[in-house]
Amino acid sequence: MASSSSTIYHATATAPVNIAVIKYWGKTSTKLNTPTNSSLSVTLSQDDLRTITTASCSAAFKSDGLWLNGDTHDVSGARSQACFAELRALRKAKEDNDPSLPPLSTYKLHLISENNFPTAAGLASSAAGFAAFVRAIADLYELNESPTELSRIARQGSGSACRSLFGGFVAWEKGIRDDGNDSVAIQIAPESHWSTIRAAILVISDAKKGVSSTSGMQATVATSTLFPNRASIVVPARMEAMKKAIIERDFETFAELTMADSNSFHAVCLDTVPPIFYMNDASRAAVRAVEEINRCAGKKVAAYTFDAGPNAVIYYDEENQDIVLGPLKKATANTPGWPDKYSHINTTLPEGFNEAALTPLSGSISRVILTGVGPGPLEVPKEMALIDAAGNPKPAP
Ligand SMILES: Nc1ncnc2c1ncn2[C@@H]1O[C@H](COP(=O)(O)OP(=O)(O)OP(=O)(O)O)[C@@H](O)[C@H]1O
Ligand SMILES: C[C@@](O)(CCOP(=O)(O)OP(=O)(O)O)CC(=O)O
Repeated sequence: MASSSSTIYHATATAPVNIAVIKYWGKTSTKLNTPTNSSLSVTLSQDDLRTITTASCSAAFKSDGLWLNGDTHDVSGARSQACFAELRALRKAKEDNDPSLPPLSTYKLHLISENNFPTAAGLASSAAGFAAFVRAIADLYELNESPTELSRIARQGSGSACRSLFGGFVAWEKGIRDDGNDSVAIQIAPESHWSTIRAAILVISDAKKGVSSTSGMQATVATSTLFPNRASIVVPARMEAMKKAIIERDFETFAELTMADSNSFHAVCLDTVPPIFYMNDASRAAVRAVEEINRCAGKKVAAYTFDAGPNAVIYYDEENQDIVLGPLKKATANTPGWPDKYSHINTTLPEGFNEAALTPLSGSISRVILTGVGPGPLEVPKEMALIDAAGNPKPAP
């Protein structure tokens, strides 16, 4: 393509949300955004939750900018700037090796992004958002770096974003180097390894959370006396056990570890001064419902986990769909989000099920999202770009 000063180069990528089963909570360096402990997550399907981002650049653009869900969004912060700088440096090295390449590293960037779910509401928007940010610019710059190498960059945007560079089951290894360069994500197993893993998300609130993850975890590291034991003893052992459970597709161990780690994370939040409460009464009602489902099944068929907000994510294996979703559907029957394909789910409670365990859940869920494990970022055809020919955001379809 012949280029002129008004040529707009662009690439578009989607990225998934991931929900950790071993939680990241605590930083060793706020500057490098390196964690106090390794973590492990399941990448969720982009059919239900995803970010789409078009990265564009042109000699005609005057400044870097991000449009998020139609509004301009500040990119002057250190996190976004670190991602821009790292990606430009990789592009510059490529251009230095091949002077015939257009000097995209010198052009300003316009990013246009849409999340198809609430932003900053404890649904991991920063994870999908920064993963799409990094993947789309890497595609625009035609970088050959591996997802693990790109995860090093996404980590600097938002820690959990490094895990959204992969599909399936993903570990973020905390690393030991002072420069943070080995604090990266690796794939433990692709989504095809255990494709029957499903997630029911009970949206309790999609309001912006009170204490951000960043400030919450800094307060925990500074004040919680339980925290050092979690970071240095409890989580390292759980990481190994969780990897084994995933490799062996051992749902019961996966569930035990997932619930224990969520509870440990919320315990160190409560142990923070002043205490941080992310779970609320409705969250605790979801815990009770899952405990009753498991008790009645005689084994662990469902596993709850909560991030820095009240929403419950309940993992289960498709083979136990009816025994897990039946009671949840009964408790949330009038809640949006139950598509027709789940109309066959029988809401008659099994013999011996304590119905009182479901009562507190009824009426406290605003939406149900039924999804499963899914792939990592995907490249999107040029014609689906979110920009018009002048480089401006297209109105949302
Ligand atoms: N599509 C996006 N592109 C770039 N940045 C995004 C995008 N979506 C979200 N972000 C960034 O992430 C921030 C929200 O992160 P925050 O950690 O507060 O919430 P969350 O990720 O939804 O919740 P949690 O991390 O607790 O699950 C936004 O203010 C924005 O800076
Ligand atoms: C509770 C968590 O969801 C915390 C996520 O924290 P962020 O990745 O949002 O934090 P920053 O690195 O400060 O942007 C647990 C997890 O995803 O592992």
